[in-house]
Amino acid sequence: MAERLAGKAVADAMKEELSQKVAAIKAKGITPKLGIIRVGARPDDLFYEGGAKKTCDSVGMAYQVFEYPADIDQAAFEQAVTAVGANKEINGILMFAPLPKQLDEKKIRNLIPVEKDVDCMTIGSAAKVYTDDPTGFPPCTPTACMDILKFYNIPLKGKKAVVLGRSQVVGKPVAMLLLREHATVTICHSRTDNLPAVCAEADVLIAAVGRAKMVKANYVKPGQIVIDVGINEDPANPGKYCGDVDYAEVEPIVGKITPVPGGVGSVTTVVLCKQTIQACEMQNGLA
Ligand SMILES: Nc1nc(=O)c2c([nH]1)NC[C@@H]1CN(c3ccc(C(=O)N[C@@H](CCC(=O)O)C(=O)O)cc3)C=[N+]21
Repeated sequence: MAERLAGKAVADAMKEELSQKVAAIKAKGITPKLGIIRVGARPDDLFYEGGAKKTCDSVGMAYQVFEYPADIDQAAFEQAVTAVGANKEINGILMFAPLPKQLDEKKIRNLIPVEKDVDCMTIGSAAKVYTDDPTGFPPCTPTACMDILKFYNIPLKGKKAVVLGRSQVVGKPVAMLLLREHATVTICHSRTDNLPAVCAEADVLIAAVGRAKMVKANYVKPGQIVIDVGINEDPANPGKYCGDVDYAEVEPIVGKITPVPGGVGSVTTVVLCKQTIQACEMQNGLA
């Protein structure tokens, strides 16, 4: 039976630390503030927004939601994002993606000032992540994976880390963060030859393909650490969601595993706040 790497313990410890940090910043007359840009009202976005607001409240940060109609046009939305970016009170920006298809998302993403880009929406942030520049924020989910590994003292130096998935928002950036910690990193995906065998060689497996319960018993080995990034609708339980890992099949084999829900996803909003606080410190010459 595997050790369950619960996100809650990680989130609680981080929130404790962030609360103290926010109090110290407030003592200087500054309140860190997150700006949330939302177009329309997708359930996914609203769910994450609810979590982000709750986390902001619990660490004493401020937030403001900038909401726009689902049919907003390109010119109006460009103007809106530029204005939020220029707003001196806002230290970090979360813009929900994907944007509705009438909008040129690539262009709009890059209107967010890099120093406020706490979820790595811009090319500028990506460049910093890929060049190990610590002033660039990686997306919140890969950072959450790293924070979980760190909290549970899982060694990475010299270890074989396999990242299953190559997305811009998880697979690629988490590979860079694992490299920083001196892991030996393999990125694989749905078209990799002998995919289960490649995954089974990992000391640490990061499952980020976005396919419900794709990681089965033949993808893992005894003692392995499994970090499940997936948030998929559970085909077996309508209305519930599940990870990329078939937990029931994999958990009896591996050494340690994150659950879904209650794993990586439960740490992401805390990372969002952590990175906004860091942004606030940098913008005010406090870090
Ligand atoms: N730019 C951008 N960045 C995002 O990170 C982003 C986005 N746009 N658009 C919407 C999606 C949705 N999303 C979720 C994150 C966590 C859970 C989640 O379930 N978290 C907890 C549950 C938390 C709770 O129960 O309150 C868990 O997995 O245990 C769900 C959804 C991020 N998104």
